[in-house]
Amino acid sequence: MQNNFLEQTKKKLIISCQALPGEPLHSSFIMSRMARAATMAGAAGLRANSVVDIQAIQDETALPIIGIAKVDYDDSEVFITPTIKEMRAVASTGCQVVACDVTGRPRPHHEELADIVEQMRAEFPDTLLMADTDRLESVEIANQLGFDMIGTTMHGYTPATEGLNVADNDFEYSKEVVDLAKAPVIAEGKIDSPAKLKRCLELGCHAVVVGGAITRPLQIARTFVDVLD
Ligand SMILES: CC(=O)N[C@H](C=O)[C@@H](O)[C@H](O)[C@H](O)COP(=O)(O)O
Repeated sequence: MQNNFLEQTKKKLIISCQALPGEPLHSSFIMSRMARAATMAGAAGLRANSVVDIQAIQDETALPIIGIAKVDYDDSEVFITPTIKEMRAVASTGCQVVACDVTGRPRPHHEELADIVEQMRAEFPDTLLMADTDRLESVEIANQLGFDMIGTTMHGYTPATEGLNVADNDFEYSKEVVDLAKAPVIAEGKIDSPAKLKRCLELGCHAVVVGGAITRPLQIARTFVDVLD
């Protein structure tokens, strides 16, 4: 398999189609229709959570996919594709990219990220690996382990980055990531306007993932309700 994900998504929009259990749109069928809308709108790629959602989306569209599996374990705070088991399952769908948490936090069952990367390279040599990082120290880890893409996904979502937003100070953090990263940077996390998407690309990001601002109607509706008295 030739993996052209980076060529296909260069300076483009990737739309994340995710709804967890408990969210109003939690359904692989609905995520496949979100993917249809994303495709019709001109997105260059998709991001999706869980093997069943990825498969439903693959039946709907040929767009390349960043696949993840969000799973909660009792012994770790890491929840984005945390162990080799989820990494293998997601890669087995044939999606072009598997993304996982790279925040330096301990993984479930004491699994080591370096071992997971080594194993994935051996078993899935054509699958690209994306690091979902939260801060510059995590970007260094992603550099050392040779990740193919580095995302800002977890910035603001870990204890070390609580309260931060990638858009703070005109995307100052994203600029630092672009300077430090040895792989293409994917801007991701709370990018909620076309202007922010454009700014991330101007600053040197390879592509931008937008999720909730497009595919989470509960989140979108709240922004309207919240301005009411
Ligand atoms: C922190 C975390 O769990 N992020 C998840 C990662 O896959 C998703 O819930 C986000 O929707 C995705 O990163 C896109 O971001 P936004 O929806 O803000 O555009």
